[in-house]
Order: sequence, then C-alpha cells, then structure tokens
Amino acid sequence: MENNAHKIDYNEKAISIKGLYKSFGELHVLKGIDLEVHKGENVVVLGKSGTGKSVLIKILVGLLKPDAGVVQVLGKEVDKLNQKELDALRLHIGFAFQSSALYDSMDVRQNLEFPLLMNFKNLSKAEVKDSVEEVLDAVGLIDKLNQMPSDLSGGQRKRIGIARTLILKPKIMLYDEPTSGLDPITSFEINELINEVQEKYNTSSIIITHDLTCAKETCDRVAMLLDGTFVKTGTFEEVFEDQDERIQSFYNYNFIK
Ligand SMILES: Nc1ncnc2c1ncn2[C@@H]1O[C@H](COP(=O)(O)OP(=O)(O)OP(=O)(O)O)[C@@H](O)[C@H]1O
Repeated sequence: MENNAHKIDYNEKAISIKGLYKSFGELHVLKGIDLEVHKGENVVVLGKSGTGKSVLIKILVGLLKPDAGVVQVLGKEVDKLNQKELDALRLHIGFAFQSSALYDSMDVRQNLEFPLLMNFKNLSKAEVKDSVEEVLDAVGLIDKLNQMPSDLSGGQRKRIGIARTLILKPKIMLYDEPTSGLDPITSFEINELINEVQEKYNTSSIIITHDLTCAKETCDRVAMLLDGTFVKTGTFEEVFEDQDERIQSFYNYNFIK
C-alpha cells in the first residue's frame, strides 16, 4: 500500500545495497541482495525465520562485514569506515529492538536521558528535559515520565524503546519485529506510531517483520526475502499479486496466524 502521507524524496538514497553476499562457512545466507531505501521511505523486509534479516541489519550497522557487494548508508560505504567514523554513522541510526531493551533499574526519564548524556556532554538540564518531553509526547506517553519499565505494558515498553532511539534524532530507523508478542490492538497502535515517526521526523526506515498487517500498514514498499535474495520488491499489493509459489505460501501461512 502506497502511504501518501510520507514525504519520500526519490532522489536521495538513505540506504543503498548492491550485490550483497554473506555466508557463514557453507551456509550461504545472503546471495546477491539489492535494495534501496529513499529518504522518508518505509521499506518492510518480509521473510521467514532464519532467512538472514538480522544478518542484513548487522551488515548495515557495521557489526558484520559483507563477503561481497557495496553497502552504503547515508552515503558512506559501511565496511570501509574506521571505528570512529562508524560510531559517528551509528548516531544517525535508531535501532528499535524486539525486546525494547530498556534498563530495568532506571525510570522512564533516566532511560530516555541516558543516550543523550552518553553522546552529548554539553547539553543544559533544560535541553535534556525538553528533549525527553518531546519524544515522550511523540510516542503518547508523557504521563509515564517517572514510572519504572516493570510498571509498563509490553506496548508501552516498545513505545519508550522507540522514544529512546528518537531522542538522538536519527535519520534512519531500523525496527526489528516491532509487533512481535503484542495483541492486535497494541500492534495496531505500534503500526500507527511507526507511521507517525515517519511523518514527524521524516526518517527512512527498514521494518523487519513477518506480521503481514504490520507490513501492509507501515510500508511504502515491501522487499520479500526468500532463499537469500529479494524475490520481489514493490508495493504490498504488487508483491502479493505475484503468483510465485513461495510468496503465496508465505502469505497464506502468515495470513492465517
Ligand atoms: N555470526 C554467525 N555465525 C554463523 N551463523 C550465523 C551468524 N549469524 C547468523 N547466522 C546464521 O544465518 C542465518 C540467518 O540468521 P538471521 O539471524 O539473520 O535470521 P533472521 O531472518 O533474522 O531470523 P529470525 O526471524 O528468526 O530472527 C541463520 O541460519 C543463522 O544461524
């Protein structure tokens, strides 16, 4: 589904992947991947468990090196960067973990302040307070400022996790299974939030999921990863209109769940 609310700039690539290969010994995980994510675009990567979605993300953030291919993020060729350059690039990438990854011993305010204080030493107390309140407001949880993560629902923890990445004003958002473990209503709210983040912060995003509703609601384009390659890339409808047996079987299996 084309999401017209997003201001996509097709002249600017946030992520560009060409001919990417990655194997672990005899296990050939990525076998010639090409993908572009434009500025302001949400691209959903769909694929079965174990097809290399996490490997792809790790290559994007420089945690794994490709065997072959060119991977550019915000114009930088990731595997050519030194550690300092990589750290600088990662500051522009927000990673929303499947688990939310909040610090349980810190309240919501401290969880949100933490990345700011770690990365920017000269911020005034007022600047920190304003940033915390802005992102909490963006995820609709301003009233949870002083709560502990253990007192929040799973959906609220996901929202705070997203707020914590937003506080560094990332240009790119990577969402790893954002709706996994959530009930349908909470999943709906997270899908809406992903779109709101896109609209408010004009981020470019990769959303990894096998939740077809999440894909349909958040995608500008879908890239279907099967057997180590993107077998089809296009709008949600374009991908699932394809009669490729593997795509139809993925749809039928995941639709029933
Ligand atoms: N560092 C590694 N060393 C060896 N094998 C690895 C390594 N990282 C990933 N793999 C293998 O690569 C394959 C793809 O793993 P990956 O974690 O990317 O799958 P995925 O698509 O993210 O799956 P899921 O949806 O279950 O998280 C798996 O078979 C995995 O065991």
